Amino acid sequence: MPASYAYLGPEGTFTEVALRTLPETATRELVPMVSVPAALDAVRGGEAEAAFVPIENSVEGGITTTLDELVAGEPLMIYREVLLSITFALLVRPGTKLSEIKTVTAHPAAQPQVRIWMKNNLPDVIWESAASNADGARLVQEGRYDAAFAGEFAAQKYGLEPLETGIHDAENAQTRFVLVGKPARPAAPTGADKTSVVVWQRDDHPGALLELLQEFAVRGVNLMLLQSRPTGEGIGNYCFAIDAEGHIADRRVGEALMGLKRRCPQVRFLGSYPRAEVDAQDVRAPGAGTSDGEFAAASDWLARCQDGRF
Ligand SMILES: O=C(O)C(=O)Cc1ccccc1
Repeated sequence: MPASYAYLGPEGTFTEVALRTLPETATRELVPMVSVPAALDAVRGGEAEAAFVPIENSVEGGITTTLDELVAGEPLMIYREVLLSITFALLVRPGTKLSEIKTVTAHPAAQPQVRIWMKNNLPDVIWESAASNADGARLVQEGRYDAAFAGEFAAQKYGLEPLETGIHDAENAQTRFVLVGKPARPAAPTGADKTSVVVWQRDDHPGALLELLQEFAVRGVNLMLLQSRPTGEGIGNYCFAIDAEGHIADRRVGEALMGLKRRCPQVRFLGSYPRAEVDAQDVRAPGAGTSDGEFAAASDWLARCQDGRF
């Protein structure tokens, strides 16, 4: 297996900064790709061991290209997640003044994070989307646009200067990135893990979503993300991406997933991996009847009843 990680490039993306926080990158070749699908296809095609891509931000929610890629096509699995706090710099070619900026570019996920700042400081500029924030910086270097929102660290790489730094409409804006590889045995539980799945509903009926959610609720599994995505099969047809607290090796999570599997025509397991938040811990305390020990004790009791040994 090639020891390389593909990531959303070019060099100088927030994705690259987040990726370099993983200790194993010291021994991997990091290969910038032009898009999220290209990075994931490098894994599917066996050219890269894993791909590192943005998946969610705290301002606007899911990065739909990434979710849609994980929902469809050859199955992939999330191995790790990384959270990065994000503020933007407005990068320009040296000497450009704020009043001279007519066009600005960045990744589409950047726009909701700088909208208010733009309204107040660049009310009449034209926004164009770039493949990534660093790609936007590269396009400014080439003279295609006047300015780019990107990480301040991208300025030097593309011969630009930051006209303004620390731009963020929302305090504590964070982006979540995931390391994705081919399906494999998930890493052992750490005690603060997350499990990602995508579920498709059997049919359209009242309470259908509630039935899915109950599989988690009755087993005391806290949910961390619920996002509907169109299946592409007509208006009203959705699948749901769900992140749940816990590991597939935890009894309560395993049983919730089995409940989904019994109810739904398709369930795609996307992985169990350590949660990136500092001080992450499960919301549900032991003693609520949902720990592995309590599940095991209940199974023993059932077996004894079935055996007439109660
Ligand atoms: O990594 C980047 O630079 C990207 O283009 C993705 C992105 C977009 C918005 C915030 C963080 C990461």
